[in-house]
Amino acid sequence: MIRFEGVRKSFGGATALAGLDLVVPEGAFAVLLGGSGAGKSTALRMINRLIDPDAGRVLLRGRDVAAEAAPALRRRIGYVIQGIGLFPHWTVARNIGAVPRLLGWDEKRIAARVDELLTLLRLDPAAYRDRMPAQLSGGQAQRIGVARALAADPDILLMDEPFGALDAVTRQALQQEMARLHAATGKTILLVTHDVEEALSLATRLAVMADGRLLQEGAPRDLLDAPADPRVRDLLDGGAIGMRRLSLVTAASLAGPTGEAPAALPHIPAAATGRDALEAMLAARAEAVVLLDAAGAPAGLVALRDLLRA
Ligand SMILES: Nc1ncnc2c1ncn2[C@@H]1O[C@H](COP(=O)(O)OP(=O)(O)OP(=O)(O)O)[C@@H](O)[C@H]1O
Repeated sequence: MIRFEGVRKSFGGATALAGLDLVVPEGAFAVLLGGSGAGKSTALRMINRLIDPDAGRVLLRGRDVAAEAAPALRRRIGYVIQGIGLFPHWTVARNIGAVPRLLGWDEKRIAARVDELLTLLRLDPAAYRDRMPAQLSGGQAQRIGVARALAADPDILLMDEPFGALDAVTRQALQQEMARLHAATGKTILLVTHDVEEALSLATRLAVMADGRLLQEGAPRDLLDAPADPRVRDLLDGGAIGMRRLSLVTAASLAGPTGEAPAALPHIPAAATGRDALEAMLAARAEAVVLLDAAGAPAGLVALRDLLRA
């Protein structure tokens, strides 16, 4: 668990955090969302003591981070930033193994961990471990950044706009990868973004910030249904709230029985979202869509009116 208690920070005359109170539960994929200058990065960087508060405390698993020397603390905390900052003259393997080596792991254990992480990030170890960072695409470099952050099995993973520099397709692929990694590892992840779609697709807990304060925190669906502040509604984009709600539910959760569905209806996978169902209907000018299970068999039918239940 990460807890901010009355945290304040000013830079010169500018207030970055104006009394932040926030709790990130253990195992959450928490997303800090807010406009530019809201204080998100400042908050994140206090957890690994890249910035220290002027007042208030940051607790990690009940312990004030100020009580621990910053280098030791940082070895327990994975940190992923935009553009990642891999060491350019080190191979991928050496980059990933940096923290385990600092911790004194033996070379065999480090090599095994490097291969394990490359595999986890869906990169073939034989093809990638000896490459230099310049020989990687932006998306691959970002994956190596995530592998490096996870190398010493940290307690938590901090991610600051990690996918900001990537094209939309790579960005979406890495978002899916992170959701999978979170489910597989159960790690507490805190990610900073100003991208609402990214926040909603990843967050199990969503914290919206403005002017150095927390506006609202909760399950994404609760913020969409009951924004506590007009700024939360504006940020989540009032006009698109219905669409955003649709993208949070699976099409399967809205489906009724297939019945005698006309063969001409469009098909989508049952795991698709309600939003995918709507898009398929609009594209085909159809009033319903048939869901297919993993084996390709009809698994239900979603009609336009079913979308109103989302
Ligand atoms: N090192 C610094 N020196 C001076 N001012 C700073 C520093 N770091 C942050 N600030 C200021 O503190 C405020 C909050 O910045 P912060 O980077 O935390 O916001 P953010 O929500 O992460 O914004 P963005 O999405 O643009 O990165 C801003 O007004 C910023 O200019």
